[in-house]
Amino acid sequence: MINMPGEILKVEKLCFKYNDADVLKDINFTLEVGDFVGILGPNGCGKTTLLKNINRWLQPHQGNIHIDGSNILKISVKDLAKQVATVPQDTYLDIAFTAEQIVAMGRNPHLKNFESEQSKDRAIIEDSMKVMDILHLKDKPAYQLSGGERQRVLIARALAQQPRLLLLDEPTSHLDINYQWELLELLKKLCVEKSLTILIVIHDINLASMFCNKVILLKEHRIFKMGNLTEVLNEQNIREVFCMDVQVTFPKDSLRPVAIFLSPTDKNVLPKPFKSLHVICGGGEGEKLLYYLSQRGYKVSVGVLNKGDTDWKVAHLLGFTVIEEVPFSPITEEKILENISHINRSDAVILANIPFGLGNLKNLACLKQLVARKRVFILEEKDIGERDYTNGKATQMYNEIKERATVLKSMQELKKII
Ligand SMILES: Nc1ncnc2c1ncn2[C@@H]1O[C@H](COP(=O)(O)OP(=O)(O)OP(=O)(O)O)[C@@H](O)[C@H]1O
Repeated sequence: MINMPGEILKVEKLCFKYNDADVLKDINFTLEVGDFVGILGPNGCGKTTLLKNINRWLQPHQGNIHIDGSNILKISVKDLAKQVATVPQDTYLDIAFTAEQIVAMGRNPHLKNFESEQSKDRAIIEDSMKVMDILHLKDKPAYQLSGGERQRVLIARALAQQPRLLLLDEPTSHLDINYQWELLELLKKLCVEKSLTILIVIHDINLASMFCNKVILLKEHRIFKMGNLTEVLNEQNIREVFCMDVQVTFPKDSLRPVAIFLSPTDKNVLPKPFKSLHVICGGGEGEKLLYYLSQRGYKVSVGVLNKGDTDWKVAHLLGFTVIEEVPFSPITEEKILENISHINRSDAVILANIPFGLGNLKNLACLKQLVARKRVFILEEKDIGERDYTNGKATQMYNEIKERATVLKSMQELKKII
């Protein structure tokens, strides 16, 4: 078998059955070094089974799988484990071990029989734990870890294995949006900087679009489409595979499709009173609101947000326009002017139920300037007094804005209008 330069994985005519049921039919694809490829498809279409064939937990009924030119059935399990690591869907961990001991197991393929870890191995284990932000959990027994913590331990174990190909089966399922983003960003970095190749089962189309360079769309146990994002993630393919109506848009200057799922209610019944909205949010308080506006198909701008903020991540994920400031910095005049220009262009503004500190007070000042000539909605789930960390400056401005705005006390109330 001659492998092409840069090719790390070749799957040829792969077929797999459980008993007599076909689960994978005629699967053919290749991965290049540094690829970050998402596998998407409905439940039960064979995504996990495909990964289990590649890491040899299962054996194909027909076809071949080559890693770096070698047939995986012809190399030892240990040698395969030096090349391929897996983060399984199931986060079960042996309760007898601590988090650190589990991560250390990632070094086993690199050790001789009965050899103990050397200082180089210890450094790799520590580094993997640091990267996954679990150093503080190192002495915790597995049974005391939360679902998300267990998932991060398993990823750290796979990183400690230092594989060339990393298989991940829904690794973000237990993680909150921040950890999801950080994990995928880290994996992307490893692809670019360390030539790691990643094959990841992922259900969130927009997360896949944000981080993968290619996707494989499975339907009824076959590859329905494989290719770059724009080739695969279009409205027709998503409709055919998931039986869901979506609207696919492209955020400004981006070739990454963003899918907005349209429920029958969103499509027909509730008319949208506005076309475009500007949202002032931050710190994760805008997350539910942003997802809702996306589902309803609004054109949304958001700002000013510091890069890395939870709402910044969600807004990017949803393909919204974001007016952004460097992390942990006060908002500059330049960004305020940009924000004002977006507010002026939008049909209405929504002020989310956010806390105010000196860092984001300028967002409020900017809204105060515009409230006389703009339709403003305030989502007020908590009294301003409870979220004012500015010695009353925010409360004063907020109350002035409130006099001219429509106040909505909950998301339910907001949904009746917007
Ligand atoms: N051990 C098994 N024995 C028999 N059938 C199995 C076994 N494991 C999985 N299957 C079946 O094989 C099919 C594919 O399962 P697989 O787990 O690969 O799907 P998937 O696409 O990863 O699904 P999901 O999105 O729900 O995780 C399903 O119909 C499943 O019921």
